[in-house]
Amino acid sequence: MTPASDAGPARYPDQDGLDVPVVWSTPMRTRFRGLDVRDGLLVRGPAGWGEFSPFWDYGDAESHAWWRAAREAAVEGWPEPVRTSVPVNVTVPAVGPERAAEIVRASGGCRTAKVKVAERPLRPDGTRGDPEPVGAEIERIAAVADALGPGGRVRIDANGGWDVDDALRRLPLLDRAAGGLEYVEQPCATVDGLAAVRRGGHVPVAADESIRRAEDPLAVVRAEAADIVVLKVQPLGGVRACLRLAEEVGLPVVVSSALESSVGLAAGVALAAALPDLPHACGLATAQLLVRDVAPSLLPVDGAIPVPTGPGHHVTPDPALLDAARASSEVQDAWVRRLARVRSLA
Ligand SMILES: O=C(O)CCC(=O)c1ccccc1C(=O)O
Ligand SMILES: [Mg+2]
Repeated sequence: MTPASDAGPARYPDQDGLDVPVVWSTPMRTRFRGLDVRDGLLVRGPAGWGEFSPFWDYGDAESHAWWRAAREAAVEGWPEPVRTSVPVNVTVPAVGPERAAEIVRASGGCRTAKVKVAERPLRPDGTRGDPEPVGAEIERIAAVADALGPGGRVRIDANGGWDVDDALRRLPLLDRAAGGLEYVEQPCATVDGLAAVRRGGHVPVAADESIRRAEDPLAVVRAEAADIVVLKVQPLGGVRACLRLAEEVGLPVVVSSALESSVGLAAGVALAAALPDLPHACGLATAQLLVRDVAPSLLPVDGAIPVPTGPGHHVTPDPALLDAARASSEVQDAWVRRLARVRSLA
């Protein structure tokens, strides 16, 4: 397959006006969401570069929204930003306290940290181990709060890993360790669980999976189950789809990444930059979790990611970096086949 970066005269030859795709792959600096490697596919169109990178545990039907986001980026482009930078949180995986503090200190000045909790280690046989003891979570959160210093904000993300009783038992302890939590993201898996934690937990609740993996994202609103919604551009089908959803939901929005390369992160930055109100830091500082990137990484400066100033506010791959991050031919083929399957869905 000819990579788009040296494709020569054959520009945008396919049915959507897109160039041949390029596939990237990189090790993760720290294991995250059970992942040691992250990979994805980039396409170039008349509006710029777009990214298609659904996690491998997403089926073809669920991945179609991710494709719509890539096509929007490459073919239509994004709405004009209303701000020039986006405040972001540093993302702290389920690591020990010393490593957690190090990650905060190396964050590029972030004043907000998001700490992963309720992590169940993935066993070699694919099953999940027991959740981390609360003591380990307290130590990690306290180390993060200490590294941020006065005025820092700490939020936590349980990825639906607790039941309501776990959440109500652990939250007061974690709230105290943080010196006051900004919010807890997806404490339980279900909308009813979120609503119960919101009523009983004394900590604001943010909905993530209950929005991006739900048949009906507005169920959270009807159940008064969240104070904040987390929106991710790829799983929700693009920047415009997210802007419409934000309007319907009517709650404060936190834009967060799906661990994209900086080409994909630019779509999240475009959404965060176009939202009329942005009262909380966004979860877009995840380029620092990747060993390699396809362009100079979109990283925070003084705690905020500057909106890219190039054409369409896109990030364009750097040929040398792209070359160093290029996936093996097996992985390239797997992505090209996957994209063909997903595009064939209505
Ligand atoms: O929000 C952040 O700080 C980073 C992004 C993040 O946590 C994430 C990244 C990939 C998949 C799921 C999640 C999540 O929010 O649960
Ligand atoms: Mg989350």
